[in-house]
Amino acid sequence: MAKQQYFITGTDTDAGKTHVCVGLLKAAARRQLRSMGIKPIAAGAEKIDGKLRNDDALQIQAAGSISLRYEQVNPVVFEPPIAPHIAAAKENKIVTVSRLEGFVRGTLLTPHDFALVEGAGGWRVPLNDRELLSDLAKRLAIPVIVVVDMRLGCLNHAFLTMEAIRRDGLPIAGWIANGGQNEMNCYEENLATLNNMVSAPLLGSLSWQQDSQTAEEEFDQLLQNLSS
Ligand SMILES: Nc1ncnc2c1ncn2[C@@H]1O[C@H](COP(=O)(O)OP(=O)(O)OP(=O)(O)O)[C@@H](O)[C@H]1O
Ligand SMILES: C[C@H](N)[C@H](N)CCCCCC(=O)O
Ligand SMILES: [Mg+2]
Repeated sequence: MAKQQYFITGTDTDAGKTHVCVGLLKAAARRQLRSMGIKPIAAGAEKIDGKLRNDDALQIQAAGSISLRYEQVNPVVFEPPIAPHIAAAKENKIVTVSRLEGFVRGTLLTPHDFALVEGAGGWRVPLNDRELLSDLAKRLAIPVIVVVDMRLGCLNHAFLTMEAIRRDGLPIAGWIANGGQNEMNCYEENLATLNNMVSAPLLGSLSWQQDSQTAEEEFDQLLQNLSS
């Protein structure tokens, strides 16, 4: 199989990007693929042994089959769980796309078969006064996977997100319907609306709070759909 690299975005913060990254990295590892995840910038961290550690990054680091140092997975981390450019400004720091791109490309030099780069929040999250996280995805020029948090409001969020990705000139490898089956009114109708109106392929629907066996099966199928 050719090397696969994807940028994982979502309709909003908490859409399920990390959940998807972890599930797909583990599914890739079950297929004996060398898998790795990167969280270039994270806001929301606690000190472990005196060093700031973000939970998304720790989960992603543990899920990949390639052993990476924390700094290779998450080079830029801030303590408060707020918009990253605001967290940076509070420390009198400036994060730039060039710097993040350098870090990501450095980690991607590690030989691998399957790599995921998780964004932060949704597609248009600022990094500084002029640059956005979507600019990093543009520089990396890798296909994007959109995680749609299936709740009321997701239609608008999903359409706008995919329009913006297309306008940025990036291919959308597909989208994932995350959760919603049990608590969203008219879930099937909403799923069908997205499926009919979005040209990118639906890679799969993930149930909420699955047992680990179901989760493995769902992610194995998702990876299969992504590769076909
Ligand atoms: N399908 C699911 N089943 C069970 N729990 C889920 C599912 N999807 C997401 N979650 C949970 O919902 C919360 C938010 O998901 P997650 O952390 O993956 O969001 P995110 O898009 O990565 O957010 P951020 O912008 O902070 O990176 C987490 O506690 C996660 O475990
Ligand atoms: C703290 C949170 N979990 C994410 N790491 C950052 C979300 C940034 C969202 C910015 C915004 O769009 O308003
Ligand atoms: Mg996350």
